[in-house]
Amino acid sequence: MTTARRGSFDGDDYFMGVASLAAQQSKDPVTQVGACIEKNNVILGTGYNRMPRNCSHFSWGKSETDPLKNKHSYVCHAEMIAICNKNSADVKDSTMYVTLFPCNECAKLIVENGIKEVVYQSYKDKPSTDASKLIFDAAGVKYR
Ligand SMILES: O=c1ccn([C@H]2C[C@H](O)[C@@H](COP(=O)(O)O)O2)c(=O)[nH]1
Ligand SMILES: [Zn+2]
Repeated sequence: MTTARRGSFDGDDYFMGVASLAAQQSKDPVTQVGACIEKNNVILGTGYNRMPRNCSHFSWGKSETDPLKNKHSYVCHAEMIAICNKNSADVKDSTMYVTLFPCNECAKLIVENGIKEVVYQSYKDKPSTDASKLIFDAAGVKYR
């Protein structure tokens, strides 16, 4: 016999939980980021920061002098993967849950894809995140 479980569905907890679970798949030894795109309580796509397809053997090193030996030249951000992985549904007017506040490059992708809200778990203060805020503010994307 099953027992009915009470309690209202907390979408924020659930979708951020999915984003956190996605982050756990990242092979980046320093920073693991997960993202989950949701619309009308349906998950449209998830992603985590990873190397591009067929490049999984690339190094996670961060050379200060050689950009070709720096992961930042290659890694796909979690937000980008979530957008690329989305199912056939339109992400316009959706919400993205992400474990780390998006960088300016991801902010551009979010705006260009019509995502209307970003819910984030943690924040690293950088010039790129200042730029993200300017982009979101100008484009009317809410973040919390
Ligand atoms: O919006 C973002 C910003 C960063 N990431 C990923 C990309 C990298 O794998 C790490 C950042 O590495 P650090 O060593 O902390 O500089 O985070 C992302 O997925 N989305
Ligand atoms: Zn990014």
